[in-house]
Amino acid sequence: MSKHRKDKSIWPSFQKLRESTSERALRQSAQAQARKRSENIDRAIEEERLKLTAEPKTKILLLGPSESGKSTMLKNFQMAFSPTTFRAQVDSWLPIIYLNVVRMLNSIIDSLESWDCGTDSLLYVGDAPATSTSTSSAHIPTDLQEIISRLRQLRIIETELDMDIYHSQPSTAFSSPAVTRPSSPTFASTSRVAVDPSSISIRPGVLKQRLIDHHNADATSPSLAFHDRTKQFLEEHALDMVALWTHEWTREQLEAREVHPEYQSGFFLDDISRICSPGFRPTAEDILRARVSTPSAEEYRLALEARPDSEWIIYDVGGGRSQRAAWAQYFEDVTAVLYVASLSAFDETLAEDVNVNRLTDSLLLWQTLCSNKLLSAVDFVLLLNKMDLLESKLIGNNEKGRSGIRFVKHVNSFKSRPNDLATVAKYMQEMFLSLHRQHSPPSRKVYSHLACAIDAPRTLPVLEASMVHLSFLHLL
Ligand SMILES: Nc1nc2c(ncn2[C@@H]2O[C@H](COP(=O)(O)OP(=O)(O)OP(=O)(O)O)[C@@H](O)[C@H]2O)c(=O)[nH]1
Ligand SMILES: [Mg+2]
Repeated sequence: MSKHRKDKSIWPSFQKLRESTSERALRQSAQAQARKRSENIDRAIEEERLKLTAEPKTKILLLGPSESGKSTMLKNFQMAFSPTTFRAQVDSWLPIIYLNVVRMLNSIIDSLESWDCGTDSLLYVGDAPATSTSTSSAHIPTDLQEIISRLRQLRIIETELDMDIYHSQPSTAFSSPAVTRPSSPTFASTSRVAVDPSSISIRPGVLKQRLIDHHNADATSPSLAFHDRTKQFLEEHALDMVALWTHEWTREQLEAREVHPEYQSGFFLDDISRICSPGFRPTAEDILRARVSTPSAEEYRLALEARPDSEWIIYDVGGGRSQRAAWAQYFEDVTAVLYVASLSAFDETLAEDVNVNRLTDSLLLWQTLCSNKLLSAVDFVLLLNKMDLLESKLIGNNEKGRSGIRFVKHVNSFKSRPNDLATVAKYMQEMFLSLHRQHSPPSRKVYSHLACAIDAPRTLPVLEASMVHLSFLHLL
């Protein structure tokens, strides 16, 4: 065997062994780089492995019908467990609160003017309200007409605010922005019909983007100039707006038609003077009361300030009927479902279908979730929200001579039980729990709380109790 052939069988080949100094340097450098790459890959694999074996993220789903208070519960979570972020977002709520005010005032003007023309029937949606000669074709008194004419500009402001909010670019959207603009915002002439003149549509992630814009905006940006114009108009016309809302004639007409803006989402008309005063900044309660409908499911990553290494993922979904089919894609790896139901929905009908009672819809939705196979291993927390509105409805208003609404008129099975807050709330709670017993898997636990999500101090213990039930209080 020749030396050459023998050498060829050696690995690495002898040519490599006889490399020049510069070749050796190149080879060593290449080897070092390869080693580094390999180490990086190993490290990445190890990090990934650690991530997968680490404590799973807490994933909470907020479910329930539209306007039950899911997003308001989310705000409570942010306020309680991530307060710095919550405080940083305060100013981004300002245009939304303005729009809640302006849209509701425009709805009142539209309603008064259509009643003035005797076109009541245009506003009658769903259950026909009692009409009487006193309510048809009632002419607006001259002083109120003058107020209304000074407030004509509110129509343009509403459109500008709406466009400004709607056209903000989403920053952290992860789902398609399936947005529906609100249908014509007129008041229904009975409180039982759930037309929501203050409902505002928004694209996913818009609020976060507004916050970033707010910090980055230079003083000459068109949006800021527009907001200054809006603010100026609202400040200059605050007295007219208050006068429109408190005018005896306005109140009489609304009362005669059983229209109760105070039960509507995003009601700020009793706070116009404060909101439209110079230097106004939204309070925590204002933010909780502001209304924006959730366009589609949105993911919020809540970094707990008390535990910087832990994070909750909360999904806030839109509760409209057409939005519910999309919920199922978030049902995997869920830690807990928080179902939010409105206690004040018993005398309201759906915006999408005025023939469907909102409480019935909420019970059916709850039943569907209880029997959903994908959620069979998940425990539920049932949050029966809007206690304050339920109480107002049951009590009525002595000053206006309005008696309370009798629950039995809407839920026959209630029979002759006392029409008070405790009895009615407990009865509704039992309606939900009984469906759970019939339709949930036997192993499921359900914890139920009465809640009032616009009242942060009263909501905090409810959230904490829910966390205790779900055994992740240690994360707080
Ligand atoms: N009075 C009162 N209002 C509440 C309560 N909880 C929520 N709201 C108001 O009800 C309105 C609707 O609440 P949201 O949290 O937007 O409802 P949602 O369930 O997220 O509705 P969608 O996004 O349409 O599914 C808002 O204006 C809230 O401020 C409550 O306990 N009492
Ligand atoms: Mg919402």
